[in-house]
Amino acid sequence: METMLTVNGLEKSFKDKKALKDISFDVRKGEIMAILGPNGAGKSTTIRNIMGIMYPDSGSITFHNYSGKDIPRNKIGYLPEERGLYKNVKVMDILLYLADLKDYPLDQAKERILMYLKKFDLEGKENVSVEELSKGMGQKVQFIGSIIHEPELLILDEPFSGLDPVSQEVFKEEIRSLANNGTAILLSSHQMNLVEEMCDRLFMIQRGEKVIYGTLDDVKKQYANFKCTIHGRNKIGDLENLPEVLRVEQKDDTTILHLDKDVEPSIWLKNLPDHLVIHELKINRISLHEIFIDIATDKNLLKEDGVVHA
Ligand SMILES: Nc1ncnc2c1ncn2[C@@H]1O[C@H](COP(=O)(O)OP(=O)(O)OP(=O)(O)O)[C@@H](O)[C@H]1O
Repeated sequence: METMLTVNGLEKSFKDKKALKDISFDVRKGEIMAILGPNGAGKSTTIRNIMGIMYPDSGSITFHNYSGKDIPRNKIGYLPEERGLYKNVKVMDILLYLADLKDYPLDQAKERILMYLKKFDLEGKENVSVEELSKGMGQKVQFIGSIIHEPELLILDEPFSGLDPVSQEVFKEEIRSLANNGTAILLSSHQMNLVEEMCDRLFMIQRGEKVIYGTLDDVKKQYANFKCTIHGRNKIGDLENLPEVLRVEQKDDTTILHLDKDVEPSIWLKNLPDHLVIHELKINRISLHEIFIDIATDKNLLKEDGVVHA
């Protein structure tokens, strides 16, 4: 896959606080790449550097063959974390203004605006002023503004926050369809279930440093793969000593067994002792949500050295 954006060795400090330390990753044509991390990790600072809202102390950002101030930002779409559009302007006018800022032909923009308003259940709202829109409607309009000029790279900072489940689905479908049509997408989100559903690769930062970089499958393979949840009253000692069990958590009648990453679930299940009390049993992969919490809380229980390498 063609690389569209390369971030290499980014460093950024605010006074004596180092916000980014040697941040490097790329985003490829047609992929959805997630940038993740706890609050204050450095995601928005990374994005602001890519967008030229601020410049790094060292390191480089390359888009196709352009770097730094030469990057043609009209080929990039950006939905910032801070929401807000001019209030007393009509929806159509603000969207045409945003298209014009990106040098996009206005007649084409107008057609696309009407198409997108319909798609996002805002048909007929083109002459409504922005201040009359609900928060979610405003967010849809701002999202349309970030894609109206058919960007090659789309950067979305928390696009799902504040959206109801139906609107989330509409956003998800649109983001996926943009990627299928070749747009490179860099997505920052705290909703791990959505990231898990949508993203091809992910980059996770903690305290300004890389902790994970790779495909979702790679990330999962490098952590303990499966966990087994048993409902039924059992002695913890009987379960702790089972083969390929790394760690056991027990609360009331529920026990969660974290299994070794090389375990074959079908074989492992056959070796469970007959005397176990099992009212219900579930075996599933550890979710990205659990991996995130493990790293963000510095528990590092899932993997021996706590770091997933690219
Ligand atoms: N303009 C600024 N001046 C000083 N410090 C800043 C500035 N912008 C960010 N920081 C600091 O840099 C660090 C990274 O912040 P950043 O906003 O990039 O985090 P984030 O990962 O986007 O967090 P969140 O999930 O809360 O949005 C934080 O410690 C923050 O306080």
